[in-house]
Amino acid sequence: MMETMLSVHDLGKSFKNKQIISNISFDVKKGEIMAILGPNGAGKSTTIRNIMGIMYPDEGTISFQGHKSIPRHKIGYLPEERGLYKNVKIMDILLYLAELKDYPLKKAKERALRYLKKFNLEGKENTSVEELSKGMGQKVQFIASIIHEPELLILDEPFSGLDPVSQELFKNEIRNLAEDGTAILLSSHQMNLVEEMCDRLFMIHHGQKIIYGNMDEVKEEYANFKCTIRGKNDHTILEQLPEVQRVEQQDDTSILYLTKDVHVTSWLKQLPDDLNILELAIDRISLHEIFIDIATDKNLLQEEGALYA
Ligand SMILES: Nc1ncnc2c1ncn2[C@@H]1O[C@H](COP(=O)(O)OP(=O)(O)OP(=O)(O)O)[C@@H](O)[C@H]1O
Repeated sequence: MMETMLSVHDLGKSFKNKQIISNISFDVKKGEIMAILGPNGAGKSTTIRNIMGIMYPDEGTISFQGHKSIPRHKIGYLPEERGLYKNVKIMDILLYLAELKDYPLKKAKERALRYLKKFNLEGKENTSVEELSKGMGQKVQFIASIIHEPELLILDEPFSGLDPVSQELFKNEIRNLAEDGTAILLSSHQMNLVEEMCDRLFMIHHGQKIIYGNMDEVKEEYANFKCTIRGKNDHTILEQLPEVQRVEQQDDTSILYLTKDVHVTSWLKQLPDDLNILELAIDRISLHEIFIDIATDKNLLQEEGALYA
């Protein structure tokens, strides 16, 4: 069992008598990347701000390595609202932030140079923050959040505003940090990245827990198979095939959403000989599709018996 770094238990918070989040409980373990997901306004940043002590919870407890007090120097935080002191040189700000966390300056300087190089900002240490583009500024702020080698790293939408190349850089760096033992809590709207890099996820909707589990469990539970067929076929015939929950058709492409317990090979074998198949693909529904289904309250993927956690 990996050590639990952060434990959130039954967290609840209201603003002006309006309940924003309730009964939020999850852990983040050493060396794992835990995603906190949910539609705009679901309560992700509120949860994170309570963990960071920027606001205080009305209910529940937050503990770090079993202790109620959160040691600031062991935590790194990339807030959703970006912004560094404008008129300051990059290296100065990184060293200043390291000093605030009692981190040795010599090591901080080495780390800063190494990370600036990694993020294609080599030679920019004397550039002032206001001269940077948005994405460059974000890279610097990311470096600021990890300069002191935190044991727990909280990243609120680290990928927003980054180009695809920089997204990959961030993704790989975040994975490296986890492999080196950092516990990471990450909020993001980029479902493909979350799917690729996160070990577990927690999804909030209307301030409540909807899903909590590891990526494989979540896929097993929610990501049914779908069969995409290209070819001219009659909607009603497809709909009557066994194990088909619903069919979406557009032009000559039909997507057959299959029931949760379908046995794929047997199902393929029983397809009628006269189906018109130019192409056929079997996939699992992506996290992106699961997210949209939940966020739009359609619950199309939810079958009888398949309970949301
Ligand atoms: N200081 C505040 N006062 C009143 N309401 C607030 C405050 N901060 C957040 N809220 C409300 O709490 C809810 C959750 O907001 P929060 O920022 O946590 O959502 P989020 O999941 O991070 O959304 P996004 O994906 O848009 O960043 C929203 O309805 C928001 O209007």
